[in-house]
Amino acid sequence: MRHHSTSRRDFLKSSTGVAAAGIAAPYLWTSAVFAADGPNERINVAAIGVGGRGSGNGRRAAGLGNMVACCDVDSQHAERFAAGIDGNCATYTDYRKLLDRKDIDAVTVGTPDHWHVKISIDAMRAGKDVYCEKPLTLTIDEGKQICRVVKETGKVFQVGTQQRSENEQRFLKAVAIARSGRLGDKLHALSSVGEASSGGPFQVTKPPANLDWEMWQGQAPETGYMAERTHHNFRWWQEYSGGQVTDWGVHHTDIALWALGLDETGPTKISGKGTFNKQKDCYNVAKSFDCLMDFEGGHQIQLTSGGNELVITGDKGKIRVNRGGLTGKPVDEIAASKEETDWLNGEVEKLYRNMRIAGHMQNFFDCIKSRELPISDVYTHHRSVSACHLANIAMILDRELTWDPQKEDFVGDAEATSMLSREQRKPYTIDA
Ligand SMILES: NC(=O)C1=CN([C@@H]2O[C@H](COP(=O)(O)OP(=O)(O)OC[C@H]3O[C@@H](n4cnc5c(N)ncnc54)[C@H](OP(=O)(O)O)[C@@H]3O)[C@@H](O)[C@H]2O)C=CC1
Ligand SMILES: O=C1CO[C@H](CO)[C@@H](O)[C@@H]1O
Repeated sequence: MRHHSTSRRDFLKSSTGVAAAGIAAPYLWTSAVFAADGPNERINVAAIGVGGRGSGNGRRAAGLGNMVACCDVDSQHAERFAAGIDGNCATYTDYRKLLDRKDIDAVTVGTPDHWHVKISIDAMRAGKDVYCEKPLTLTIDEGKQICRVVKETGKVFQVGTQQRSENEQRFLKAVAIARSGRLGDKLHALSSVGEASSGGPFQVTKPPANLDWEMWQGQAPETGYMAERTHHNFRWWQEYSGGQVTDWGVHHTDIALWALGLDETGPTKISGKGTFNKQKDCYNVAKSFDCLMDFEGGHQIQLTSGGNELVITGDKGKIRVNRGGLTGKPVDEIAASKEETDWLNGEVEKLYRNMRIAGHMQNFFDCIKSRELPISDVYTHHRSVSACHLANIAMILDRELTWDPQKEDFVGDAEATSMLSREQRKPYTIDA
């Protein structure tokens, strides 16, 4: 059952009707979006946060649209990205100035995690469709907020959980096999990812002249500059990230929830153990961890550090999947039969809702035109990243937690409930 997705698609269809009747539907699309793909009619896109992943996303988007602007709080990153783009790509260090431009139809967001939701909400409210990197949120409350704004604005929103589209459809095939019942009814998904880095204590130094450190920190608690907080390393600090539990964890947990048919709900019990360095000025996310989540219907998802794969086991079979392979007896049996192979390919097409499977960024651009829900939509991603946040909260509190997935709140645990949100530094608070 995909209640959110269906109602969202219906909403978009009815919005199309509104536009056809000539009634104003602010922010739904621009004229460029409906145009053919000729060089002068491609939509205008911009990239916000152009470090490692953000530059890759920006280059992919530049192959499908006109990359007219980029923004990074590190001016050298923005200049380096712009220099690699054919044509005029303006550079900004404050994303709000970029969003003021009316000629930009869509943006990619590749900043550290603590900036994802604020920039994405501001972008949608400025009329842009958004492709934002995973893990989409820093807290479960941020997830509720961004879901509201996607609904309110009708913007197309793709989350960068690209395992849903790429890696030769291995994850799609794994999901289709598990959802078919072939592995059994009560499934256990073991989601393994690497350990987090450890390090510190680090020294406070003067920020480099090319970096706007105040803006970099955004909603996070104000602190002196440490090089080890920036350039990829933000993911080892709880102030900016959930560590490996959300960084890599959300990729496999997203696939696990989809495979087990739980992508519109959440666990009911969560427990786990993690190792944390509590010394000041050190990387402080869980280094190693092992968490168990119980779901209605007897399904379980275990999120653990060590290795990198998703193993789905039921009483009738077991499969393993990661970016490099999909293995297991059920996979071999399907490969040995043309009929079964055709069946699986058909299931994959249905799972991808009969959209063309041609890359995750391509899916975003296709949905900008069709106004369909992209394959990694905000609603299912909110559930995936919430499961990872819940695992972190159970480990930090070091006790088993009971969760009501409908109300999206803990049962009888005010301390855990207080961790659904964080205090946000002004003026970077999120209002939605
Ligand atoms: N889907 C996937 O396969 C992958 C996804 N990711 C995701 O991409 C995101 C970025 O990760 P990664 O590329 O490794 O990180 P990087 O640190 O390499 O890149 C982030 C960039 O954003 C800049 N930045 C920080 N705050 C702002 C702001 N307010 N406005 C504009 N720019 C800002 C950073 O500056 P500075 O360099 O000074 O920190 C940096 O240039 C993360 O959310 C991560 O989870 C990452 C890798 C792969
Ligand atoms: O897929 C991924 C590859 O590794 C990165 C970390 O280095 C992750 O952030 C990312 O999501």
